[in-house]
Amino acid sequence: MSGGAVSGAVVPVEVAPGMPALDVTGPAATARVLLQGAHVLSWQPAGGRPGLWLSSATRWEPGVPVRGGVPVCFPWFGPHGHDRSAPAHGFARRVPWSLVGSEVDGDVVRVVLGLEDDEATRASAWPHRFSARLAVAVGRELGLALTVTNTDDEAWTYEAALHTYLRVPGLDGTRVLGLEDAPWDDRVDGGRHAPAGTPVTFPGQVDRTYAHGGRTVLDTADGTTEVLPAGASATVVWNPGAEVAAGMADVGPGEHRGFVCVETAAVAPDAVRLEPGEQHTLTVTYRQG
Ligand SMILES: O=P(O)(O)OC[C@H]1O[C@@H](O)[C@H](O)[C@@H](O)[C@@H]1O
Repeated sequence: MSGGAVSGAVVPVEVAPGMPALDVTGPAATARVLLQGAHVLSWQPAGGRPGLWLSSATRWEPGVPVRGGVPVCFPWFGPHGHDRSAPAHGFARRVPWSLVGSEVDGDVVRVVLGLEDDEATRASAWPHRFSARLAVAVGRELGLALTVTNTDDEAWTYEAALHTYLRVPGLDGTRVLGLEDAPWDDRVDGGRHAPAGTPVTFPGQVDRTYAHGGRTVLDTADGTTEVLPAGASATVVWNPGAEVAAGMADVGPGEHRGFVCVETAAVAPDAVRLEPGEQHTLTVTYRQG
């Protein structure tokens, strides 16, 4: 793997002032990855559909999370467990990552981004020493692998999620399959639910954490997307619905109908505990059909 950008296949661009990104072009797909948050903004396989949704109203400002693409939630998910002033979904999506290397491997272009603890993260609600790597494999399939290593001298736990906004042609008829046998925690009604036995549909706000770290399939009017995780304990399914979306400044009018988040997660009660020197990888692959 080259220590920088592979000539021609990985081209530095600026999405907005102070917001550098990498345009990745391979024989089988194109993608754009923002350095802030190691945030994949787009992916489209050759002959396929744009796989990811990106809000037209996102604020391109350093330190502000992007609405759409694949936010990397780390080292906690949702609100912090006890520090209510800590930013939702952790600090990783708000800070610049660095390009560790890239390579062309057959028809896949792989880019690896890295983040280490620094003074600011050590002063945060999660003060531990760590090293994180996000490997992005851009091909006919999109592969993401978040590897976190404990570089501290004591054990710690973390949560993580690959919070993917999958593009859909509309919410009517859109379903997520594969969660029929999984119980879930519901953030809309606050309840714990028994398995529904039916696919997930989107008649309104949906915000659920399913106890299922395996395969799911997003089924829409213009095709399917298989979601193939490894190292996960949960799948979060989220769409804000019309009312909540209308109050979100970074979602354009009606645009909530253009995505469903199917998030590959390792979250409480199955947060990952690492001893010094240990590492864990959370992986997901997306395959269009
Ligand atoms: O607005 P944020 O911080 O990007 O979070 C968006 C959503 O992310 C989802 O993962 C959560 O389940 C939702 O509760 C949350 O609203």
